[in-house]
Amino acid sequence: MDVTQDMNAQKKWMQLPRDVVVGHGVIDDVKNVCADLKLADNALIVTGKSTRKIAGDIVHDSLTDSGQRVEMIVSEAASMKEVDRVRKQALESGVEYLLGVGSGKSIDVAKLAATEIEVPFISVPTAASHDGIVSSRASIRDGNKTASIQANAPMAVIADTDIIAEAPYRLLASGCGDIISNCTAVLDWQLATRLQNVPFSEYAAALSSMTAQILIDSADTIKPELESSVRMVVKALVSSGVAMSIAGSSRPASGSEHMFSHALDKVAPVPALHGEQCGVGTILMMYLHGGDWKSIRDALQVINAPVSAEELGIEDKYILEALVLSHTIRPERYTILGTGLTPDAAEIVARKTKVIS
Ligand SMILES: NC(=O)C1=CN([C@@H]2O[C@H](COP(=O)(O)OP(=O)(O)OC[C@H]3O[C@@H](n4cnc5c(N)ncnc54)[C@H](OP(=O)(O)O)[C@@H]3O)[C@@H](O)[C@H]2O)C=CC1
Ligand SMILES: O=C(CO)COP(=O)(O)O
Ligand SMILES: [Zn+2]
Repeated sequence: MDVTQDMNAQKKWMQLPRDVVVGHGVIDDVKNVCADLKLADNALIVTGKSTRKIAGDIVHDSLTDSGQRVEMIVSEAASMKEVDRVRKQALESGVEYLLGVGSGKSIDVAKLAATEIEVPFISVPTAASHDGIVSSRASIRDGNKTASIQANAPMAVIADTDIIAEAPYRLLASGCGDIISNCTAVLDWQLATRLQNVPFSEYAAALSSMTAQILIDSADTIKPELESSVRMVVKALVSSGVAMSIAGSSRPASGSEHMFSHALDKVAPVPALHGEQCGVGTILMMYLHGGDWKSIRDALQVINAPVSAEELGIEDKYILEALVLSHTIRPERYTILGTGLTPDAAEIVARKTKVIS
């Protein structure tokens, strides 16, 4: 390897949000963040059916009052069709930037559309349900497959703790499950590095594990309708997102437990929330790693997040089907699942961890 090749091999490009604004009433700061980022006119807001009334209209009116031209699109699904619809409207209107105002679906649609037309994107979550609110990935359904697609990270994240505290508590508990899942994601990453020499970042892994541990240690402070709980979860989601940006992949926050959740999305007639499934997946995968799965279960229980099939609202047979399918979800990502669980092994894991009874 010559010197130029060596320097290129070492090149690293991390994309992080420039402004992260978290606190009570910060939705009123959207216009100030736009001013800071020199985004002066012509915005397109992507929002959801319920979240439009909760935050979409507020952002629309605030930007309009500050003299901007603003359009709004209500999107009901995180699908390629919706991304195309948003992209088309954005191009026709010549928008300067996009905002995703709402839950994971609206944020992902706006994030990918903005990436495709190369305009800035601002994330305004109304719930702290997973780390997609800050990450450079978008989960988008195309036909009957959902792909996790690399996208540009948001230029800014504006998380109003007042609005998020009013969201159904289930969404916040789901965000906690997504953070706690970093525990097994990092173990899987370390394993893959030992067995397959995959690129590993000590900094990303340390940040990701530490974030999960802080949340586990503070599980008893996570309560409904408390802005202090929301602040803690949002900060942890931001840290997880930053860990993924440092790694340049979702490895620090997505391992075998996420593969289990993605498998459940495929097989369960009515899947639970992403973070809820990842939390239960973390119990199962920590058992497979030979780690302290009981403390993961305890923390989730204290938070009031689901720890069993019954609490997920998913029949036992789909849990077992998903467990057997999990290793096929992302074959290039080596995890503790290796070449997969046999049906009888899956049943033993699920019973021993009390995920099924
Ligand atoms: N990009 C990434 O890295 C990641 C992306 N994802 C993706 O994100 C999506 C899941 O996101 P998630 O947020 O869990 O769930 P959803 O996007 O499905 O939202 C759940 C529901 O909560 C509603 N809601 C949100 N905020 C509030 C509020 N403040 N008050 C009342 N209702 C509210 C939403 O309303 P409304 O109908 O208005 O939206 C929606 O009906 C999936 O598509 C998943 O694949 C998951 C993990 C990571
Ligand atoms: O959900 C994520 C991290 O929490 C993103 O991971 P995926 O790459 O599995 O979509
Ligand atoms: Zn996740």
